[in-house]
Amino acid sequence: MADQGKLRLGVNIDHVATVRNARGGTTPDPLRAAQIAQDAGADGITAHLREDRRHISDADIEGLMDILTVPLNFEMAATEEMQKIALRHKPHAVCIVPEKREERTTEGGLEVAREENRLAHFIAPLREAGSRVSIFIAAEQRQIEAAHRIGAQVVELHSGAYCDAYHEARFDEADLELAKLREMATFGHSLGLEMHVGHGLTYDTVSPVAAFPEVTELNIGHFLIGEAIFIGLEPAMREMRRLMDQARGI
Ligand SMILES: CC(=O)[C@@H](O)[C@H](O)COP(=O)(O)O
Ligand SMILES: NCC(=O)COP(=O)(O)O
Repeated sequence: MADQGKLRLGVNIDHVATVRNARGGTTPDPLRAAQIAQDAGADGITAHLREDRRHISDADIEGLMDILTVPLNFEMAATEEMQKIALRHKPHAVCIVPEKREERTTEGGLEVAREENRLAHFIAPLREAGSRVSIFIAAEQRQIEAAHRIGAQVVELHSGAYCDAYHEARFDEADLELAKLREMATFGHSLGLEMHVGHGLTYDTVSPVAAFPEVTELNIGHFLIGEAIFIGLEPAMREMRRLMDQARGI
């Protein structure tokens, strides 16, 4: 099981499947990436089964459930189809994320405040099945309060706005987005929620987020898989782990 003391690194393997699906074949195999990440010390594996299956497939999820000895964080939209799949597999964790077919990547967070009643009923069976329920939201107080009210155990703050601003040299905006993440990590923790952060994190943006004392898990994928093309997944993870530990003074 993952070490509960340190800041956990969840490795998202979605974009290994993106490369595989580019040719419609079987390689590179996301399960091989998951095994390498697990052997390299990943505290968890994250995989997003999108409605359009643009990257992770149903078979990938089946395979991950068979091979993983670290927790699987199953990302999914709040649909009946995905609920059935999650209840069949009963992964360690489910993370409810917004999805639009036309989007290139996950834009924004789940609008929990707009559909509290539906989402409360949607996540109840998932919790009862033993999966830890996380909600992927923007760093907004009203979304965190709504996530808490519907019974989510975890909130994952969307760090895309911070990371995009940083990498587009909009540094004042990046500072503002980082301040929002910091403030909402503290606020969510004060409600008793477990606080995670993910989306767009890179070597350049991870350290200030890793330094947030209330955050217990970072989910990182696209950047790590990109780095793996050049230096391999294990070395890429090792550097990310070094930066995370350095940020925590370890
Ligand atoms: C929810 C999240 O931020 C990531 O898991 C992201 O979904 C990666 O997949 P996409 O790039 O397809 O959105
Ligand atoms: N929930 C965020 C995640 O799993 C990874 O996001 P990214 O690093 O692929 O952008």
